[in-house]
Amino acid sequence: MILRTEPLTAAAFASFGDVLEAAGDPDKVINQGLCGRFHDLARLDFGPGGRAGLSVFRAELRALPYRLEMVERHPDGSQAFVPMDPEPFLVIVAPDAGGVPGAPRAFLTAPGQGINLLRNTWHGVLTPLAGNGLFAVIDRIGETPNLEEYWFAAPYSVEAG
Ligand SMILES: NC(=O)N[C@@H](O)C(=O)O
Ligand code: NI
Repeated sequence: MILRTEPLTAAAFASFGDVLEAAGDPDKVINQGLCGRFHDLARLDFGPGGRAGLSVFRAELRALPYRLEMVERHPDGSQAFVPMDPEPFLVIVAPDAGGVPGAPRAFLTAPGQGINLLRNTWHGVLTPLAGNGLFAVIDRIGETPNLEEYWFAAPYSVEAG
């Protein structure tokens, strides 16, 4: 089945997570007027028994059409991806439908956008499409596996919208 990409917007993504971007006017101007602070953009959640971790991911570049075989989720915490270069990446998410993913959606980020996935949100793994594949990742550090995978019976082909 073909899945068409759509542009990432905060409104469209709200039920899955947050869009991290410098959009519109900053919430606060700091540093003697030389810096805008876009404040507190993400609903971070590391649950009981966990703590926030900041890691760097170096992911292999993919290309469209992209073969989507699996989505995963982290039942114990949120996961944020902040690109370390201004290149687009693919963000695949799906609603939960009774413990399995519902119809997936494929978002294409604009340069400068990052994302924060809410706890237990079905998502595709990190999928850069260009650039150096480097991302800062803020997610839960804890003792639990914090990972559930779902392999589709038939893969999707993710194609440009
Ligand atoms: N497994 C892992 O650390 N990465 C995934 O969670 C991912 O979303 O890319
Ligand atoms: Ni993940």
